[in-house]
Amino acid sequence: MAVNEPKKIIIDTDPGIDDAMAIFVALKSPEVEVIGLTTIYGNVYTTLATRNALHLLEFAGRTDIPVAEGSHVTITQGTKLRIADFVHGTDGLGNQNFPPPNGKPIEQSAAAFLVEQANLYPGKVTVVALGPLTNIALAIKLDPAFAKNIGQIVLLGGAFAVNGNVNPAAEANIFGDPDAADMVFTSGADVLAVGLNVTHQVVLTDADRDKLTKSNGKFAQYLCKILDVYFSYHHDAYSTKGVYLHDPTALLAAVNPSLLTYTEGVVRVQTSGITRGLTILYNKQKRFGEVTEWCDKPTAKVAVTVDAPTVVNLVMERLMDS
Ligand SMILES: O=c1[nH]c(=O)c2ncn([C@@H]3O[C@H](CO)[C@@H](O)[C@H]3O)c2[nH]1
Repeated sequence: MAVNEPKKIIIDTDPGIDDAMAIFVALKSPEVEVIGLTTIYGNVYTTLATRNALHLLEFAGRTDIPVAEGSHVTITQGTKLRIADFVHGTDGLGNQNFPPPNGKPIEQSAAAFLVEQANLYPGKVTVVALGPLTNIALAIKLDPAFAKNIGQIVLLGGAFAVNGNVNPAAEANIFGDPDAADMVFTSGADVLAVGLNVTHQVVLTDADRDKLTKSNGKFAQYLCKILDVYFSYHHDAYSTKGVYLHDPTALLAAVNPSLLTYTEGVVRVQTSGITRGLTILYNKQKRFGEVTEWCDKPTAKVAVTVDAPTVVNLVMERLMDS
């Protein structure tokens, strides 16, 4: 890669208030070039995720970026989806009832678009996955070379040795499609997981929100309108006076990996039972005397620490930039 050539990223997203923040931060990050958005259910159903993705790009004046619609069902074709609209509002964007976008998604499915771009720029595209991992798993199924051709998959997902946010076992994006997540983690692709163990340290406070309100940045102004619902959810659910910056942290891990530290090991996902969605990392500290479900599987990187003040500052700076 030539010096200073921006990293090509595709954001797989279910917007979502913190998704909107991550998308705006990406658009304001000269280190990366957003070459597409792909959509998925999670915070809202896929159809609404697509509408919101188009709307966010129109607001940003970036209708040059294609949106490819993703799966409406889980990788096992399950249609009973868990939708977290209680976190983001029924419209996914803070109950603002924005007008419908003018644009349309491209004809290609999200998985086909991911495969095409990975083949076009082998080893050069980073997928930043901010929702359940169905589209990424479908791309792996569609093209056995996808895991090798994709540069990196940076995903917001998992709760490594801490409680989840759906229940004590599971984080929402992994819980949304645990079978897809297990496929992605064991695919052999360069996977970097940013989980709740890290993102629960990255808090945007009331004081930060006041600064956003006072700034002239158009993204800051937009976000202040939609953030209320996200703040009240956090206040009720966690008794915090601030919100977790899950998706922006994962995005910034793709922009500047040195903001976090990582460990590496085999990650498996529980796909059934009361711990469905649990992510278990084998840290290689013990040689087990028997064959386990972690044996002979490719490894993934898992974030363990984060420079939270710098992440929050970067998010603020980029959103306030007008
Ligand atoms: O079901 C959810 N419960 C939450 O508390 C919550 N907080 C944020 N989110 C979204 O899911 C991912 C974090 O688990 C992020 O991508 C948020 O958009 C949540 N989803």
